[in-house]
Amino acid sequence: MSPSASLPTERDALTSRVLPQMILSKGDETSLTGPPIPVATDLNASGRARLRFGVQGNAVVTGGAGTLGFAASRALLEHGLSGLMIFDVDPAHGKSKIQALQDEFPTAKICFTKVDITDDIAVSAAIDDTTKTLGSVDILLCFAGVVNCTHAIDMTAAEWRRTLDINLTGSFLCAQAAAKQMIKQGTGGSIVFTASISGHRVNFPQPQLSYNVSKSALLMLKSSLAAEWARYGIRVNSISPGYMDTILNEGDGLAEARAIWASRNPMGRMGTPSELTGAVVLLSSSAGSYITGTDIVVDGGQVVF
Ligand SMILES: NC(=O)c1ccc[n+]([C@@H]2O[C@H](COP(=O)([O-])OP(=O)(O)OC[C@H]3O[C@@H](n4cnc5c(N)ncnc54)[C@H](O)[C@@H]3O)[C@@H](O)[C@H]2O)c1
Ligand SMILES: OC[C@@H](O)C(O)[C@H](O)CO
Repeated sequence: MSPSASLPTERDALTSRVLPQMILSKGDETSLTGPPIPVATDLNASGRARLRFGVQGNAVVTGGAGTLGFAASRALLEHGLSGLMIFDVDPAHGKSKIQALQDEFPTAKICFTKVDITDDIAVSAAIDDTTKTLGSVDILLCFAGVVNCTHAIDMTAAEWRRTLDINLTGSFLCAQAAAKQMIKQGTGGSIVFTASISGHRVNFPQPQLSYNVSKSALLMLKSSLAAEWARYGIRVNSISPGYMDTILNEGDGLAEARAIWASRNPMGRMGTPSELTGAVVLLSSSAGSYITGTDIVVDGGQVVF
C-alpha cells in the first residue's frame, strides 16, 4: 500500500475509523501514519467531528487493593470504564475493595485475581484469564509497589532485589503481557506506570536508595516502551505522585519525615489519593489520545521547592 493510500481522511474520522490523533481538519496536509484504530467519535450540531472524552473498555489495575490503586480504579469507573480486574497479592483487601466498587458501580464487571506481579508465568496467565472474563484488556494501570527505607550501607542483596523486582520488573512483566493482548486485539491501549517524585530526585530525609532507583528506572521503561509500541496504538505514560497521605507513608520512622516533607512543599501538605486521579483519567482516556512517553508529576510542587 502506498503511504498516501493509508492516510486517513476527515470522512474516516467522522465514521469512527481512526484514532482521534489521526483526524485531519480541512487543509491540514500533515502525513500521519499508524494502524487505523476505532474510537468513539460523534458529530456536533454543525456536523463537525466531536470527541467524547471518556474511559472506554476494560482495565487491569495492579496494586488495586492498595490506597492509590483503589482510588484510580474508582476514578476510571466513574468516567465510563466497563470492566475492572484488580491484580494484587492481598486478597483480603482486594475482595473487600472490589465489593465496595461493585456496590457503587453495579453495571460494571469488577473482579479480583491474586497474582504476584514478579511471576512472569502467573502474570501472563492472569492477563489471559482477564481477557476471557472481561473480553479485552484496553488499559493497564501499574500501582503495585513497595517502599524500602534501609540505609545503602546496610542493604542486603535480597532487599535490593525485592524492591527492583516488584517496582520495576513486575511493572514491565505486566506491561509486556498486556501489550501482547492489546496487539492481538488490534485496538491499541493505554499503559500507565506509577513512578514517583523519587524517580526525579533523591528523597529527604529518609534513605530510599532501592526505591528511588526503581522509580527512576520506571521513567525510562515508560519512555522506551512508548517509543516501541506507538506503532500498535499503545500509549505508555507514567504518573509521579509526591507525598500522598497513605499507609505507605506511615511506616516506622516516617513521623518526623512527614513534617519535613510538608515544610518543603509549596502547598504545605501531602496529597490525598483522589488528587492523583485526574492525571490517571487523562492518560487512560480518549482525552489523552496524543499523549505518550510522558510523565505527569502530581506533588503540590514538591520537586520544584
Ligand atoms: N503513597 C505515596 O505517597 C506514593 C508516592 C509516590 C509513588 N507511590 C507509588 O504508588 C503505588 C501505590 O502506593 P500506595 O500508597 O497505594 O501503596 P499501598 O501499599 O497501599 O499499595 C500497594 C499495593 O501493591 C500490592 N503489591 C505489593 N507487592 C505486590 C506484588 N508483588 N504483586 C502484586 N501486588 C503487590 C500491595 O498488596 C498493595 O495492595 C506504589 O507503586 C508506590 O510506590 C506512592
Ligand atoms: O517520593 C515519595 C513517595 O514515592 C514515597 O511515598 C515515599 O518516599 C515513601 O516513603
